Amino acid sequence: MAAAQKIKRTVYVGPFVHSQSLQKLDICPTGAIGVDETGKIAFVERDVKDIGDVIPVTQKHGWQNSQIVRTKDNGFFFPGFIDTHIHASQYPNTGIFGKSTLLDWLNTYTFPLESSLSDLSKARRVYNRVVARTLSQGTTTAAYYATIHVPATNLLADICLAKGQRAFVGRVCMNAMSPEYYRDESTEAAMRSTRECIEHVRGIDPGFEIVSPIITPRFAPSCTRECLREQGKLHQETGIPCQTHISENKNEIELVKELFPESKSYADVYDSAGLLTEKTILAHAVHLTEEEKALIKEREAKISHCPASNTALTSGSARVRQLIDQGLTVGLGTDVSGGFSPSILEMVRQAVWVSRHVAMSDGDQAKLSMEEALYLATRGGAKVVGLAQKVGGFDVGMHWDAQMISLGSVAEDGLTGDEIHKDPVDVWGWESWDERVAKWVYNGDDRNTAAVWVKGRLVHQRASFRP
Ligand SMILES: O=c1[nH]c(=O)c2nc[nH]c2[nH]1
Ligand SMILES: [Zn+2]
Repeated sequence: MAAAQKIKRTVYVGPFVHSQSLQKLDICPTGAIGVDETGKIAFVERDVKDIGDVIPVTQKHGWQNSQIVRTKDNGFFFPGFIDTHIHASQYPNTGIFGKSTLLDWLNTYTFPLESSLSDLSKARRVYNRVVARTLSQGTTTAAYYATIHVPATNLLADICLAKGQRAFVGRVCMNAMSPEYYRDESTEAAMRSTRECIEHVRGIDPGFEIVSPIITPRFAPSCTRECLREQGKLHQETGIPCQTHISENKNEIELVKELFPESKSYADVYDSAGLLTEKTILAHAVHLTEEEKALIKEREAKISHCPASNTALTSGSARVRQLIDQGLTVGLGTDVSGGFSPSILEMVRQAVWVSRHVAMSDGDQAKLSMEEALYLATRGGAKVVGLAQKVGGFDVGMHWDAQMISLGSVAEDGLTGDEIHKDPVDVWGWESWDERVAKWVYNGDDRNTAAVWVKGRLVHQRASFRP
């Protein structure tokens, strides 16, 4: 299990890039980051120009016997990505949505698949794959929805812990407006199952250090008032975080109005159930009213922006720049399988694209910059999942949740080492550091993710890479 693994004191030598603020990337071309046996960053040095500078750094910190890991191929260290909204159970449907929109998509594609994960051997195959795949894309933290099934949800938590991915694992609560074959029988049954999953995680990771439970009412239409209230009570009593969907699609919003006529708004449905707090992650938030935004801000609830999903299901274009400017806390979510990709790097691009489409109608102030989208993917996401003090950047005291990005890799070019060294600067290496990061953001994929660490533990490496 992850917690039992021994971590060697390590100095990560090479360029590093992380967000200093929403607008500003800190790019250090000559870095050395010391990570101690607990997986925490002990020091950050910024002037290690070549290998000869490493020994004085290790001596300065009394770290002579530490392991050294260096970047290659014009690469750099970057914080691990944080996926603030992903349905692990929907992974086999990634890319399948046709021309559907939310409510028919749920019935046509999603509920049948989720229901099939009552088969634990299928759940094992799916969950092993989704955790391995997201790690390979640099996702070090994920807020997962599983299904209504207790054994399969517990298995997802086990797999995250065994593979070392930081995760919030939610058993989906749904006792209304869902098919007979896939729903909780009653509020009591839903709460019992939710508690069982919480206790399971407490058993495998008592401090919720790597894996945490998360209370997961699917969305307002799939829960009765009573069920929402009971989950709100549990959320408030235990302090366990909560995740749900909000204001994704106009028909969904109309449905919420019909189902909860006494509520002032969609956000108010959650608020009056005690589900809108600083530990709540609200996915989508595409069509929020000004009143709802003010309420969410007042409650300090967080927003997961899911640009690929919102485009795929033609839900709408979230005004993400406006949400940020109005003081809301935003991270990025793949929302697999409404979203067609499990990659947060892809969501960085998609967030930028959606904001540019908004800008084409609303004006240039709607644009999100690449630097801002990278912030949402890391420090923003960390705030959304309540881990801003631990992950999302390379500050002393933070955990080493990181990825090594490798560019211009020989294997991927299909060239031999000799061939590439004859012409080493043709494609990579001539550009400024800002440009290099942009080339990665707009052209990169998992082939550039050479290695990934969570809390100092190596949790993924490309076959061709040995640290
Ligand atoms: O994008 C979404 N995916 C889902 O599975 C879901 N359920 C309710 N609302 C949802 N939205
Ligand atoms: Zn979702």
